[in-house]
Amino acid sequence: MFAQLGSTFGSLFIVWTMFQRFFPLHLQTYVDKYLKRLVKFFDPYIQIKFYEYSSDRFRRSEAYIAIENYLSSKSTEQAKRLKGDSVKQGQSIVLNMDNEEEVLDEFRGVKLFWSKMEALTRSQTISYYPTSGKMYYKLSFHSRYRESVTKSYLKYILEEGKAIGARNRQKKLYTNNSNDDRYGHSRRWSHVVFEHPASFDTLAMDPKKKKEIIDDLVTFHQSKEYYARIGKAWKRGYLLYGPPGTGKSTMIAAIANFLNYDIYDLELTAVKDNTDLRKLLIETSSKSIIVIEDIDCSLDLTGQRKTKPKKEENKVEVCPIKKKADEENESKSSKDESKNSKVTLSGLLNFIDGIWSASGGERLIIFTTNYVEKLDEALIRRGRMDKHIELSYCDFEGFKVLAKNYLNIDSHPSFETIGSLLEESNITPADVAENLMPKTTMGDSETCLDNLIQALKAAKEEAMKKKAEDEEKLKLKADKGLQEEEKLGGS
Ligand SMILES: Nc1ncnc2c1ncn2[C@@H]1O[C@H](COP(=O)(O)OP(=O)(O)OP(=O)(O)O)[C@@H](O)[C@H]1O
Repeated sequence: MFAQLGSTFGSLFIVWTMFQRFFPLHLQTYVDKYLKRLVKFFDPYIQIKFYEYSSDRFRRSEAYIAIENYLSSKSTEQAKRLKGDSVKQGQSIVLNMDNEEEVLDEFRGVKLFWSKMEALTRSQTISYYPTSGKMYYKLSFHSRYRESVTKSYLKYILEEGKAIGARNRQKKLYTNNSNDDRYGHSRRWSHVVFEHPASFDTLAMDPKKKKEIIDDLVTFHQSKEYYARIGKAWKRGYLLYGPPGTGKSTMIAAIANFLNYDIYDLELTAVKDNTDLRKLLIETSSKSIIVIEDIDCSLDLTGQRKTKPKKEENKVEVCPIKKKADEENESKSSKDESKNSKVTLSGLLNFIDGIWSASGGERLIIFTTNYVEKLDEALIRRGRMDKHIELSYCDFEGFKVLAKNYLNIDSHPSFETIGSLLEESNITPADVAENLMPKTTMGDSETCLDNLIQALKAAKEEAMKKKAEDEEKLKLKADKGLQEEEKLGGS
């Protein structure tokens, strides 16, 4: 009889949760209070809540995200009010139940009731029409299935939800902000969908070096158990160095596409202090690349925060990730200049080594610099930056990749001339790419290759002029030294 009564009250309560939104808030609170008491007394139903944010408020709960993914198809079939979101380059729309909707699931003959709810914050309870609070999914089921649900069903939906999430996954490019959102949730990262087309196929660099990097990435990606066995955090550090326009940012994009990882573009000059840095790191998800570009400009080795100097005016086309980040950061740095805050070298080293980088695992940390010689040994020693990759001026192999990318050609009579000119001049892949890009819709390969030959000749001339100037300077220095020696000898 008690079970029957409980079941009736339980059903009544479920019906109430569905319709309570049609009543004024003070009535909702009143009915809720007494109905809950009755239900508690007789109710054979068990409830489990899954909040969107864990108690630390730093991260969206993995369980919540998995449940959201899992319930998506059921919501599409059952819920009357849905929310839509596009995934995978905007090619498809995923639907999810709206707040206060309910869907039914069945697992091995057990009926499970899911509802999406919003817990009102204190300040919002005075309003009749609340706007937004703490979101959660609520699962209700009969107590006789407690074991089956807690032991098997929850495990099942977590796995299913994660698999669905992986299938729908869009890569994201995150940039750091300094403030929390208006509900006090930490929103230190904001993101856009990452759709850069770079790949290792389109990257101009020595094929042997390229293969070595790809092999390293594959090994890392497949080494979860290995890292667990040796007791190390599942992370790997890459240092990319070389002159501007040699493809450092492009390589990061190619790595993200290759591994299907998100990118966290960390602008150190917008980080308040070491604590802020740790918080930012905690919020990064696994399967991600944490990038600090131009590390030499971001951190002073005495530990003071630096304001990034404006980049030299450069004729190269800037990689889109970098351009966006640069634009955002320039405005951020100017806003932050007044703040009295700093990230220190030791804070950064802790960030790389510490337990913070272990939470979640599967992370690449990439630093880029144009001036590797300026960096502190401690920062780039193996173990921290496991792989040092030099990106350099364009050679013939690199040129062939770019000719294929931009002109779709594998050979041409001009290739020989270009090959020998490349050996005699220092020209970046960005400059080569710029010349190979047709300037008008009528532009043909012939014109582009001619443009490149002219640019290479100019670069060669400049290189020769510089060499002559350097030699002259050296000679002058040597003569001066000789004169001084003679003077000293005379006296
Ligand atoms: N190795 C390369 N392979 C293919 N394209 C390249 C390469 N290097 C440069 N490019 C082209 O030049 C543009 C600028 O390159 P990128 O921003 O990757 O250089 P960078 O080394 O990161 O420069 P900086 O040091 O100024 O940040 C890219 O958008 C790309 O079109």
